[in-house]
Amino acid sequence: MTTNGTLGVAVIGTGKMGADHVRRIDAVISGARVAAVADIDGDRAEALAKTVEGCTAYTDPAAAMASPDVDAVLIASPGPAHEEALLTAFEHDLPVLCEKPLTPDPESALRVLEAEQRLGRRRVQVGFMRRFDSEYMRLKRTLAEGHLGRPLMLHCRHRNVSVHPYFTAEMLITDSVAHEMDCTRWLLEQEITAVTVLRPTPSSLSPEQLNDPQLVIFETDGGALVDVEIFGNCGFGYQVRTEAVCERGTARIGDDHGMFTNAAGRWGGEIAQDYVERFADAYDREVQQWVDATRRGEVVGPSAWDGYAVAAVSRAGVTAQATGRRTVVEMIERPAFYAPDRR
Ligand SMILES: NC(=O)C1=CN([C@@H]2O[C@H](COP(=O)(O)OP(=O)(O)OC[C@H]3O[C@@H](n4cnc5c(N)ncnc54)[C@H](O)[C@@H]3O)[C@@H](O)[C@H]2O)C=CC1
Ligand SMILES: O=C1[C@@H](O)[C@H](O)[C@@H](O)[C@H](O)[C@H]1O
Repeated sequence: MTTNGTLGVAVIGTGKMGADHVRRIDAVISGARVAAVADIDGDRAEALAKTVEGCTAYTDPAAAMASPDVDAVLIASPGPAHEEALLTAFEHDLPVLCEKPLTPDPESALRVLEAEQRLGRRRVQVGFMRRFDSEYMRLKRTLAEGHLGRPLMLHCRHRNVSVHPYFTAEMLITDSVAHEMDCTRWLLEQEITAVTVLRPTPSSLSPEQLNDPQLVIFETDGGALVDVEIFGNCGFGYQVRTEAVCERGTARIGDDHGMFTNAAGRWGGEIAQDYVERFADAYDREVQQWVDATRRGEVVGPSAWDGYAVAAVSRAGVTAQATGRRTVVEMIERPAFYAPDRR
């Protein structure tokens, strides 16, 4: 860290999320600076580094992490690249904010858990940013207060205008529904035990490999049911909504809430077009809290265990999607190292 305690961050992956996090660290939050960026696409890394004073571009993430200017790492490369980046960060004993998914499959997630436990202290926060969204935080508080009674069901809707062209049907589960997996565990404080995936005849506008949209159903160990409409390419807006149906009432967040107009005999509003817009505040809060905690020498937020749990549920989801059958989630016991009250 510099003498004034500013955290030097290396951002790995300079695509859509990496670039947005670089802008955030550089211009929105306090206590950190982007010391390095790395991307296998050197031109992209160079172009982004030029927007930040004192930032060096690398094509090799390991070289960026070895820089003496780097105190912490933000991983924003695609999920399959996360394991290698995390293990490299551990070699340098660097704290990490790793975009979701921790890794796309439970085997690699387990290797990350084992490596972190060998370090003897937690280093990883996973980028499940909905936990930092004001609407989701309010829903969490409402459920915890208990006046609605026990949550019986969650109805979730997760629509994207479009997803990256490289997206596959599996990624609808491992990259998109991963958020509902984390929200279910966090909001209900229950584990997901089984997954079923149902598919209507795909939209004629769906890219062939996507089979879009799909309906994903979770069962939990507390007896709750969760349904998730995942629509990767709905074309008209980014909509993320969760409604909790409880014994004595319901609570819903994520109704589109931009400006509402009345004019010329019509009423209307606005729909966010992507997550960068819809969850801007959540990302700002997430990264600020990560920086603040890191500067205090602490790790807060969703842990590598939460990332592993989502990878385990994702495996069941991908199997359920491929077979059309209800699939039971297989998970290891939670190690004491990841006990909720231990940081
Ligand atoms: N929390 C959230 O709401 C969101 C999280 N994400 C997550 O952020 C990550 C990145 O997603 P996007 O920015 O949308 O992807 P993207 O495809 O726009 O960018 C990925 C970048 O990583 C680079 N890259 C690929 N392999 C690499 C490697 N081994 N080392 C370094 N760089 C590498 C690519 O060249 C590209 O520039 C993913 O894990 C994704 O799931 C993405 C969107 C929203
Ligand atoms: O994490 C995200 C993307 O990777 C994913 O592709 C989207 O479906 C999600 O809405 C977004 O939050």
